[in-house]
Amino acid sequence: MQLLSVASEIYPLIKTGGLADVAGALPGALAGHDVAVRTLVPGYPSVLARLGKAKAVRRYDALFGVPATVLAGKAGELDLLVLDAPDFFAREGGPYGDAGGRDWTDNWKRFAALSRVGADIAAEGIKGWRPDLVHAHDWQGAMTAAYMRFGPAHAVPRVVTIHNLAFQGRFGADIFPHLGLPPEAWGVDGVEYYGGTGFLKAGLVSADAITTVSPTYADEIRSPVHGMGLDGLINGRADRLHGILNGVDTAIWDPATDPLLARRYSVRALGGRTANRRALEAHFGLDRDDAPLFIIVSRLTWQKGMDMVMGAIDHLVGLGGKLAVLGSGDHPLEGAFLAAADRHRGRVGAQIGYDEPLSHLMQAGGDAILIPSRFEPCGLTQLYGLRYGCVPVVARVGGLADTVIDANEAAVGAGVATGLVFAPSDPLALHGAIARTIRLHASRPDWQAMQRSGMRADFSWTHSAARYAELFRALVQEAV
Ligand SMILES: Nc1ncnc2c1ncn2[C@@H]1O[C@H](COP(=O)(O)OP(=O)(O)O[C@H]2O[C@H](CO)[C@@H](O)[C@H](O)[C@H]2O)[C@@H](O)[C@H]1O
Repeated sequence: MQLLSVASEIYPLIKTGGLADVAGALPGALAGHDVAVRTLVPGYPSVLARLGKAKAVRRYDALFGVPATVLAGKAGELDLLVLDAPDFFAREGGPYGDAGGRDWTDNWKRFAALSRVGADIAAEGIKGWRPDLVHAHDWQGAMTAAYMRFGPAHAVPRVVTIHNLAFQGRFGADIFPHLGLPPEAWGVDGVEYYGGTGFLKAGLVSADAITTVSPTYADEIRSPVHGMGLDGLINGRADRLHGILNGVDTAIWDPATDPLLARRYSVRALGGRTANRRALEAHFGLDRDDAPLFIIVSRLTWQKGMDMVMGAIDHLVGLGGKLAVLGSGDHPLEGAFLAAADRHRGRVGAQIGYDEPLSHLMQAGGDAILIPSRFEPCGLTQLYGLRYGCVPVVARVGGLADTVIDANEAAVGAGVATGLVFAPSDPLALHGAIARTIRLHASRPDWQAMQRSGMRADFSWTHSAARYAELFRALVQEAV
């Protein structure tokens, strides 16, 4: 089967979060299931720089008013179609906003353009290649499904995956006439959303199947608490909704082969973690000792419960713990973490920014990764933690609930615990979980048993890629 994936990020070319990891890993995982993936991505400078020999395969004189070319080429193993539209994508700053964190005001045009091109490729193919199915990711890719449904590619099956319902791509009603959709696309069954234009919403009503990245999140988004205004729509399409857990790209995340570590190690030789811990302590200016070392690798946002962590730092340090934080996001939180590091010299360290190599070292050197999310569609950092023997301490939401086995008495007794799970996602429960982690850490045999169980758990893509492939095949068959 030939599949066109439409994504606004793809690891290792451009990444702000977990979407990139998934878009980058799925093609390799699906190849074993006879699904050949080509991914359409925006031509950001970092993407163009790493694109090997590329061929122009489609041209637009005016795509939403700007000249654009689709380039076909490879970056490593990734088979890419790159939308080279310099007016939209050749900018300093991030993929969605400027260096100051402000969204680009023409985001609607940039991602409508990406989606439009996805639908054009689905309709007309490219140099004899034609997708049997299109898989669009998040609001930035979701309009592909709408352009397909209301255009010549309407018979091609399409799947939209929700990585995070909090980002919906909502714009004013005034952009609708510029989207190039027929008038009937405006309405509750189309792109109209609470009087404005909703990109994700349009994708969800236009897709043949909706997937999200864990079974629990698939249930949660059917309720008003987690549905973010879309629960009604999602409930109406529940028979088309699938929760498929993300996996770990084990070619990149494997402590036995990871070139970014101070020392490599495996489940049979956990002692190798110590060198990584020392490197981590040195990097963050933390005391060199064996006190429980918590890490955080995260966007610093409300979703991730980072404000709650701020309130728990004194407690964590008071109980003898240490904390290393790597992240970026809300400016007040960034400042607060830096101030906490100042206040607790040697016990708390913070680095603001994005640092892929450091994120690997942290998983290899930390004792526990703290993830107190208020909602978490899947979460990848707990999976990396499991694989690296960095015990996840997580809120019981979404994919966190689906992937970590809490160290209650029964689980510890049976030797199956892989982390600590707490509920609800509030400061009191977080305080309790931190104290419980520190107590458990003191019991070396139990702690190591937990590390080993986590490291042996299989969260590779094997199982989930099979589920995607099965779904894709069913949709293609349904379409003939
Ligand atoms: N400062 C930093 N430096 C280096 N690396 C950093 C970093 N901050 C974060 N990362 C990395 O970015 C990724 C974040 O993964 P998450 O699963 O937390 O995704 P995120 O919430 O972005 O995305 C959404 O999509 C993903 C994918 O489906 C879902 O798992 C998730 O629940 C959902 O919220 C991880 O690879 C992590 O190591």
